[in-house]
Amino acid sequence: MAPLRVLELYSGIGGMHQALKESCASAEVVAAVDVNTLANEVYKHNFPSTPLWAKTIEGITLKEFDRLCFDMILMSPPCQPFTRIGLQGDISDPRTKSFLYILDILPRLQKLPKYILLENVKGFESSSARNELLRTLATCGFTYQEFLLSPTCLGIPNSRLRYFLIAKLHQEPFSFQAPGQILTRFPDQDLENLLKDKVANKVGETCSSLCSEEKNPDPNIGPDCSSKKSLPKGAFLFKLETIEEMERKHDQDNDSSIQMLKDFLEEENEEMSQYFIPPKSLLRYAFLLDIVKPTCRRSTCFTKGYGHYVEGTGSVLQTALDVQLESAFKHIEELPEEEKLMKLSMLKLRYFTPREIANLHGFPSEFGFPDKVTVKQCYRLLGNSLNVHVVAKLISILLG
Ligand SMILES: C[S@@+](CC[C@H](N)C(=O)[O-])C[C@H]1O[C@@H](n2cnc3c(N)ncnc32)[C@H](O)[C@@H]1O
Repeated sequence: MAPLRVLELYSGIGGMHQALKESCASAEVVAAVDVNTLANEVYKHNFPSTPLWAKTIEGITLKEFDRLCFDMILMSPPCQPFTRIGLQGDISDPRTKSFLYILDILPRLQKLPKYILLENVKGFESSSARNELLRTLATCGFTYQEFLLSPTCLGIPNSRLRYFLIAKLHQEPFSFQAPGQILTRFPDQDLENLLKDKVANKVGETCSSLCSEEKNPDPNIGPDCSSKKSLPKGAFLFKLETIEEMERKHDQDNDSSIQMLKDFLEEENEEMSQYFIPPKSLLRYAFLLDIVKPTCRRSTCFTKGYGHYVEGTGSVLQTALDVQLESAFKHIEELPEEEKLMKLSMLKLRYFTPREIANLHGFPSEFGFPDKVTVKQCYRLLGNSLNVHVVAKLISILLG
């Protein structure tokens, strides 16, 4: 059989392409489309033989789409219009225009694609854009299933809860299909849990134990006075951390179904010094940092602001393993700045390197960035990208 012809929209650095490769599907990307020059450079660096269209999606005509004669669309539309932290402009946000254009084009194509996979942020599931998408899919005769999944579902110690939709044309429903429901695990993950999810899982209020780390998008923010629970004996609470949060972290670190972070880390060497958190940021934001050790089995979602903004953009790594977090933080507020800094510096806190984030996102070691791309730009591009393993598995399910 001829390889599937795949159209990759909003291709960025090529997370979807990488996932397609990992899925071992017999497929070729016939066009990747993105407007971001830098992302396109990284894409070309890694997928040099793929036709890359450096233009806006809404600038592509119906004729041009028809000529591509694609069987599958992989797409990650911009997520800012749907993020919980943003203004949630939804379909009135200009950044949704290209997506609405795709929905307008789809029913008018000479030949409909057989398969569609879409990725977006949590929040998309309750948007008007999603309603438009479902309406269009129904009109065209697609069967679909929606998911909210985090890499933790695959034993990866990184939270990145994302909305996914897979759709296939004029075919039998998926064997696991749960109409009107959003699944929070992969269909092959233990049936009992899946059923539990289905009961708990009305559209818009999805929460499973595996994805519970995502209930509070920024785990370090929230007044602990709201909690009625008392602190377990000997436990240490950060200033801006709730007791529930602390317990959740403890549970995650003891969940042996999740790998330890150390499996994803680079070897410490002199070059790592560039990743150490500068003293000014340490003094200013120490209480807002999500600090993890190599033996931890969790990290928060790495966003595009990582390495630039400190708060809520991703975990930082404690590399001094013999220092207790408690000893660095206890009574720290009472200390003069100099001593405060001395105590915090003992922890040797550093940012995760772009390679380490790429590892957590499932990019293979041969995936790289051109030399001219700066560390901050790498963070930005990776923060916009996706977890390759999660998408690869969804592609396998879709084509399965
Ligand atoms: C969420 S990111 C997708 C990232 C991608 N999946 C990856 O692995 O890197 C959205 C991408 O859409 C691109 N984009 C946004 N609006 C666009 C438009 N109207 N036409 C083409 N590309 C667009 C952005 O440049 C960005 O790279």
